[in-house]
Amino acid sequence: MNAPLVVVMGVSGSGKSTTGVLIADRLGVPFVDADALHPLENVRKMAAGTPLEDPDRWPWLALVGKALADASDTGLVMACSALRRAYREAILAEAPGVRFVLLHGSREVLGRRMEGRSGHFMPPSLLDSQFALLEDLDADEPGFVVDVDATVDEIVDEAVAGLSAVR
Ligand SMILES: Nc1ncnc2c1ncn2[C@@H]1O[C@H](COP(=O)(O)OP(=O)(O)O)[C@@H](O)[C@H]1O
Ligand SMILES: O=C(O)[C@H](O)[C@@H](O)[C@H](O)[C@H](O)COP(=O)(O)O
Repeated sequence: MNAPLVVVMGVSGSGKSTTGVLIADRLGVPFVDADALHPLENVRKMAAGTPLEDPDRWPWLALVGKALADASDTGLVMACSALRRAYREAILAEAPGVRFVLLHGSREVLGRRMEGRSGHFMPPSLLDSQFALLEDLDADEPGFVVDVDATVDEIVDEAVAGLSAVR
């Protein structure tokens, strides 16, 4: 069996970091948060309330894809927004075995969760731009959706079960 390469994706506040590290633990593989791979200018831009543009994203997505490709022997779970299909394709171009777990939640639920989160560079005011950019997984993309209006344990269970089914 190939080592699992997983991108836990979705808009800001959807729970990628919270669930991603637990999914990695259950799969017995390392976890990386793509937030840590952003160049400082990207973090500064978002922290100032300005959404990224695609030229800001491509070099970052290349780093995300490379980290996954470098982990093809050991496996890896990466938390990464991967909002548009083109971004997911950029990741897959580097690491073809990746499976995507799209964390889906309503604007209301995620807005509340972001308001309750502290110590993060991403302001809740950017949530609308994240939803505007999000393209749902198409049927021919490798992955599946998990609803996040649930407990963290339920979300992790569903993600791990889905990943065992597609592997
Ligand atoms: N299933 C959940 N139920 C309640 N709160 C959650 C859940 N998942 C995440 N949170 C909280 O929502 C906030 C956003 O989660 P986080 O993992 O930081 O999202 P992301 O990494 O996608 O931006 C955090 O404060 C986190 O503790
Ligand atoms: O493509 C983007 O617009 C950015 O990557 C953006 O999505 C950001 O990286 C995170 O989503 C913010 O961090 P959290 O998702 O952890 O809030």
